[in-house]
Amino acid sequence: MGDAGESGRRTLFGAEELETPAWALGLEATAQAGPLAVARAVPRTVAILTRWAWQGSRRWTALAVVVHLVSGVVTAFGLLATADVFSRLLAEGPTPERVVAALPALAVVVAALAARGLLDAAAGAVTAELVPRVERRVQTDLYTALVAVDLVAFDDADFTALVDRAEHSVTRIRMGASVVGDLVSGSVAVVASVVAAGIVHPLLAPIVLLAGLPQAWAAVSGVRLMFASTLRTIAQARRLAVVGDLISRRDNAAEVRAFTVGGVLADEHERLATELSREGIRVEQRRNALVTVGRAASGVATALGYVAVGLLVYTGGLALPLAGTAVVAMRAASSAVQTSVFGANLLFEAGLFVELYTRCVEDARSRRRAPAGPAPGAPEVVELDGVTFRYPGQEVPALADVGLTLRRGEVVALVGENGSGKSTLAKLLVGLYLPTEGRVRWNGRDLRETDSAAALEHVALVAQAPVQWPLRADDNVRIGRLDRDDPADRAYEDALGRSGAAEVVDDLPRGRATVLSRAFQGGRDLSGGQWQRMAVARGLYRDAPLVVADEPTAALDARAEHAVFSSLRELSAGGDRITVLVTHRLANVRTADRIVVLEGGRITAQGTHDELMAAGGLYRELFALQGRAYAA
Ligand SMILES: Nc1ncnc2c1ncn2[C@@H]1O[C@H](COP(=O)(O)OP(=O)(O)OP(=O)(O)O)[C@@H](O)[C@H]1O
Repeated sequence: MGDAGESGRRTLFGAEELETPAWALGLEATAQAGPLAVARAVPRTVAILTRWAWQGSRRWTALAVVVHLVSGVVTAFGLLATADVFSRLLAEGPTPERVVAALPALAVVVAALAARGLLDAAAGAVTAELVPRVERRVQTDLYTALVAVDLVAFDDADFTALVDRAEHSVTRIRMGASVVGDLVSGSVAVVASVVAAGIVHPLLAPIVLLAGLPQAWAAVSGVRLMFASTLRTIAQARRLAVVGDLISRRDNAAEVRAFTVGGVLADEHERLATELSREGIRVEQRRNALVTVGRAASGVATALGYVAVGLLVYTGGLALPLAGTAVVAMRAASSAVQTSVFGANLLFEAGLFVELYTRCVEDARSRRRAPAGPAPGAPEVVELDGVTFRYPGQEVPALADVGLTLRRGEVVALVGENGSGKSTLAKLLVGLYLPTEGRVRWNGRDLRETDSAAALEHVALVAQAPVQWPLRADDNVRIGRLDRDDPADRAYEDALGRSGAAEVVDDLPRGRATVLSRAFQGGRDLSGGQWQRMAVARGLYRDAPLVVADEPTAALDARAEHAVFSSLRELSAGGDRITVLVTHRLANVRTADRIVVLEGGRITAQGTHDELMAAGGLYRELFALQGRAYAA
């Protein structure tokens, strides 16, 4: 909880929680790079976007390159022909002859205009085909990298913030991709008009080019300001989204009302939004001022260009007919420079988001489990040896120096008070987390050296907060093992029956075909306990040799709880599984083969119920407390 704000009002998030992630600081340096770096950045972005487009569709990319280059060349031709028309019209001699002499050039101008129109239409069509392909590729790469990321990365706030920003970058990248073509044809036109001006008089070429520079500088500086501000406000923007979610999401709606904190949240939203909009306004004003200065400077430079033309004519350095050509070239150059500056500006901006996105994809790829050795067999013996585990950025380990051996056929219960490390231990046993120190071995093989996805094929996990899959009811169960061969739905029905989910599905309006989500038309939500029954059914349907159930009955009524524990016991009775139960319902662990007691991340006792009761300690204390509560 934060502190009292300036107004004396309580704020939910304090400044100390608004740390900028380390990767954002690195990107800030890129955004502040000098003009040379900027000049390099735009072609690099063009190259990256073109590569992505090429990977998306070679045919359309090749077509886009051709259309835009031809468009640039046609513009250049049109420009040179216009200049020619002027030279001939303003040349010496009788007017009718001058007009006739100008006709061929005029025909080229008309043809160039017509061709430009057609090419613009073609460019629009090609861009419409290409840009969504680039976007699709960018999204696919991001999500392909993300699904392979090691679970522990999601406990690292730096990483999740980067992912959040990368998801937002996709739109900016799409915008960048849509102007690459315009920049290419604009650049060809700039070159053409500079060359045309240079042919008229060598002095005019640099003048034409220099006139565009202030605008380019202003545009780029504006983007820098904007990007630096985006990076600076990442933490605030995330807070704003979090508060927005608290207000708008259905899951939170009841509690927000019950605790009557709607007003506090709305105030907090306003406070954060005001801070952000203040920053936004400041940046936009500065950007606007820069653009105005840039435009004014470009205007002055253009005026100087006209003065130079006048002086050249006055001093006899330029023939009068050529002065007309010079003016045409300068006007064309100015419009081409403007188009190019606009494109380059968007691409410079897109380039920063490309960098952010690329960083995220690279980071995600580096957070994959290193490809390890071959797939492990079904676990017969699971051993933890000196296992210590620290969550990212945490000093105190969640588990410290844990040693434990589980054997096939055993039912082992993990018990302990809240935060003692049970769920963390459950995730380490199955290889979802790798220990910071020590080893987890299956059949003597270190999980660090095995293929983690292959290991998880042998695991059925009923998580503490299971996913409420927004799928049909039957798919909610079958997603436990989609490729399972299940003739006549026998395994499916069995899992439903054992978990108590059969009656849940039977009561649904469209039975097993009902979609379990309010987000879809005709969808239905379930109660907490009903969801939990579905989660247990999913775990049972997975039919794996290592079953880990983390509080599988916390939300269940007494009858359902009894049914679930009986099923789990029945399943392990065959002797070919290892079953690990995490639970606070100590009455249900009495029959476990072994009970492991965790305190503050360490195993402090283990044994059968009778052994632990005889030994005294935390287990007996907790058991007695629960017993008294039931007896009362
Ligand atoms: N993602 C995380 N990042 C940092 N610390 C965490 C994270 N998840 C858990 N912890 C901390 O690790 C410790 C062990 O947590 P764990 O969830 O394993 O406890 P538990 O015994 O399962 O608790 P409970 O009975 O409440 O479910 C706790 O101190 C907890 O605060």
